[in-house]
Amino acid sequence: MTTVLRASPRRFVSTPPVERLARRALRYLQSGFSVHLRGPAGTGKTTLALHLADLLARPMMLIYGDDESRSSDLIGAQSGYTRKKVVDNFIHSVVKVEDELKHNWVDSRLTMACREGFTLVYDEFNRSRPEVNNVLLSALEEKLLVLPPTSNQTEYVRVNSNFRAILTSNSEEYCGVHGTQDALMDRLVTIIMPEPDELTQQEILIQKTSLDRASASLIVQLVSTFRTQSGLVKSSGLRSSVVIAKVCQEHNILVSPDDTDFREICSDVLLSRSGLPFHKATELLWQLISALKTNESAEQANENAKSNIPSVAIEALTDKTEIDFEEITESKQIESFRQESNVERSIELTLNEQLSELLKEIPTTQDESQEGDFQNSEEQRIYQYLTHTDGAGLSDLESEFSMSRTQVLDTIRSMTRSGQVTHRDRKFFAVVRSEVKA
Ligand SMILES: Nc1ncnc2c1ncn2[C@@H]1O[C@H](COP(=O)(O)OP(=O)(O)OP(=O)(O)O)[C@@H](O)[C@H]1O
Repeated sequence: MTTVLRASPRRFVSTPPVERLARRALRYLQSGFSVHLRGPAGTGKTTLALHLADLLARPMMLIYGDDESRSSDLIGAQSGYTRKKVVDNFIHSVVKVEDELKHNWVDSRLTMACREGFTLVYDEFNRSRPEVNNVLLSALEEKLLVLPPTSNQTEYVRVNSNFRAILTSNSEEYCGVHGTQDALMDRLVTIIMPEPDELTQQEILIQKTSLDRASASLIVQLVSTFRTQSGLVKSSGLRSSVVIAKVCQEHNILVSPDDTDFREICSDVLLSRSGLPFHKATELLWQLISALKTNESAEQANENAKSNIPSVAIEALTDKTEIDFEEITESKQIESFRQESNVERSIELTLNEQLSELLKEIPTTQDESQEGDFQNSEEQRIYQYLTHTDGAGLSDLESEFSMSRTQVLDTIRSMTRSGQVTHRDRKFFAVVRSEVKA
């Protein structure tokens, strides 16, 4: 029996970059084209494909590519027989027997999706051999699905106009992946899925595990730095981050470089995924964790600290991309100079970096205030709040309006551009019309 699914990905995280990607893909789907999401492992292709299927609001058929798949797994096959026997004994001296044996044809998912106008999500389609996917060619272009000739069914299925295919794949250098025929690529709109940005990864961690933002940020930073430095570019760090976050959250393990359990989890999850020899990967991870422990904001690296720490160690703290494996002995000394964990400060640094990025984008002199021209109710509420306070930071706005960091950043960015808000010393202030004029 072929099962029809209703796509409803749980807790889909939609930050502005994800939203943009989804909008792009949806545009093609709405115009009748099929879409192919391609990218490294763990970048969220399957999740986005299911989200798009959800947005199309049609029943969904899900297929996974497999080297062992055959065309019949896509279109269907003969399955069993129906036997019909008619015994006619109307005249008691005459017995007429008619015996008929018929093959049964069972539609598979592609055929059903084409017939009924469902959405087909074909995950990792290039793990199936290319010739298996040939049946898609006419379905996508001529809108005709060709079935093998049998006595009891039509050989052509006209593709329903609501039919859409969303395919996902890893690049061809991945193990177990086949090349894709040009003809199929030509019929699809291929969107390259990048590694999700750090903010998106943080949001995903928070929503999937209910971890606090500081811990999520620390995990994402650690995994991302480890991947970059160990030359692991083939896959995204998102899955590793999710595993670390989930285990820590479910087992009440403190997300801190000082916590032995946390360090062990990071080793288990990250070391086997690194492209480096095991001992080098271990050294690198150890150094990164040590650097996390002692990571202070650049401004805060005061002279006092500098005089106590060997210069090579300071480099490790401030330029994490250049850590040399041989410098591990010096890095060890860092620990003895720092008694308390500075994780909080390193997290603050990350948030400050985001803020600095935002502030860089925003000119300090604003155009005339557009007070009243609010894009949405959030802007209006934030504006009113700022007019009654002595400025507010991002965290204040986050907690006051129960908004995510991304939402606050977006709203403030938009308000600053339209001159409703200005900033000073990392705080935001409402611009009153008269103030601007003056
Ligand atoms: N927008 C998102 N919202 C919520 N979770 C997400 C999102 N994007 C990715 N994830 C999570 O990240 C992990 C990896 O995502 P997913 O399986 O979709 O990646 P993929 O690119 O299809 O990977 P692969 O190529 O290995 O199949 C999953 O745990 C998924 O739930």
